[in-house]
Amino acid sequence: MAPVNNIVQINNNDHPPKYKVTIVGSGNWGSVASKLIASNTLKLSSFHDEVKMWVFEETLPSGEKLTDVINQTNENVKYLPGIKLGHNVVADPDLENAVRDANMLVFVTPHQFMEGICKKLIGKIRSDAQAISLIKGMEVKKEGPCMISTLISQQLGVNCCVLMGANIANEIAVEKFSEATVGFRGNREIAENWVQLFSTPYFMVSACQDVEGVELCGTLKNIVAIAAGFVDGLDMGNNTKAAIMRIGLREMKAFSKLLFSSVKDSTFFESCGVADLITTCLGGRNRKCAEAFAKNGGKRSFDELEAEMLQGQKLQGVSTAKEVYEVLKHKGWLEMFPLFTTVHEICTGRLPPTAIVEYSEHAPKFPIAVNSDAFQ
Ligand SMILES: NC(=O)c1ccc[n+]([C@@H]2O[C@H](COP(=O)([O-])OP(=O)(O)OC[C@H]3O[C@@H](n4cnc5c(N)ncnc54)[C@H](O)[C@@H]3O)[C@@H](O)[C@H]2O)c1
Ligand SMILES: O=P(O)(O)OC[C@H](O)CO
Repeated sequence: MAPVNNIVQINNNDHPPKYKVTIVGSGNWGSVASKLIASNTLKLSSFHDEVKMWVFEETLPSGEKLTDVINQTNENVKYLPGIKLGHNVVADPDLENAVRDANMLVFVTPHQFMEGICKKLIGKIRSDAQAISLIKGMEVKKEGPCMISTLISQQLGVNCCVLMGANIANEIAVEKFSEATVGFRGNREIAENWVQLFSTPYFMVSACQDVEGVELCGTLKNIVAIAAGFVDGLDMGNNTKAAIMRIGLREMKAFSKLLFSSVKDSTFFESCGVADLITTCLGGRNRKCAEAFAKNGGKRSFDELEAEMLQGQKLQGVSTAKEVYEVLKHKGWLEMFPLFTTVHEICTGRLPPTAIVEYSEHAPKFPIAVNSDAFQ
């Protein structure tokens, strides 16, 4: 494979230059990403075999450090038990050390930790590094919403693509077929390099020149998954759930286009769009915890349910609903997005879970009739 512009690769005189990959994050999806990447770096001559994986260090009930156990057993026993990551994956609890030599950085942590991680990495990464974010979420700042890839680009001064898709990590871990979408702007060659690094016969990746659209799909579907979980918890059946998914997709598209007029309709038909929405609403963690929340009539908090049901894994939908609500409120768009608005109001206890399908002055009025091009 030809070297990509802007990346000065580690070189010596005897061998062609190679890319060096570090994964920042080692949760459920981070571990599966390591497995995918590590299988490819062994096969592709343009990459160094070794893949570093930064681990947010923790002590296991056995008293051992998670990093030590990963390096001894080649398994992330906490976040992806039973799956070998590949002997060329090296876990490192030292963030600076983990990124020092890498010119391909893969970011895959729960979104709420990324601002702190970026601050620690300022001035610590190679000047020729490229980045990709697998993180589904956004930040809301005083100046307005900020996508995680933008946060990474701005804070670290790197180009940042995204990879999103219908990707429940545990299914990919056991090599069940799925697809994913790399979102990029500008240089297609860089995107193709990421596609090559992730693609396997059971993980089919394609590139799409719409970084904002791809990332917003991955981010916003988590709010719809919470709504789908409420419907499941209320035993409302498949028709209701399909209605929620349709209305949710419509709000995802409208919100994305109002934020970024460049977002393409076709992006919603990629794996990152409708396919991810479906899989998350059927089998994701957001759905599962929201189902339990509704079954308990909203009396047990999401924090409590997350800790009990996910054992250290993190939900993204509840905080994303809050972040999107802040944007909607600030822009005066609350009434245009009844599903997004209602999910947040249920999560915060202002409305009961049943409000997800009730017609009242506070709850969704479906189907919504909004006079905006974004809804066309
Ligand atoms: N799991 C999936 O099926 C899946 C699939 C596609 C995308 N994603 C997205 O990937 C991103 C990462 O998800 P995941 O499933 O790998 O993680 P996860 O939900 O398993 O999260 C736990 C991770 O957070 C780390 N962590 C805890 N406290 C931390 C702190 N203070 N600072 C830094 N890290 C801390 C833990 O060590 C662990 O690695 C999310 O945005 C998620 O939406 C997940
Ligand atoms: O388990 P969830 O709800 O975080 O969703 C996981 C992935 O995003 C599905 O693509």
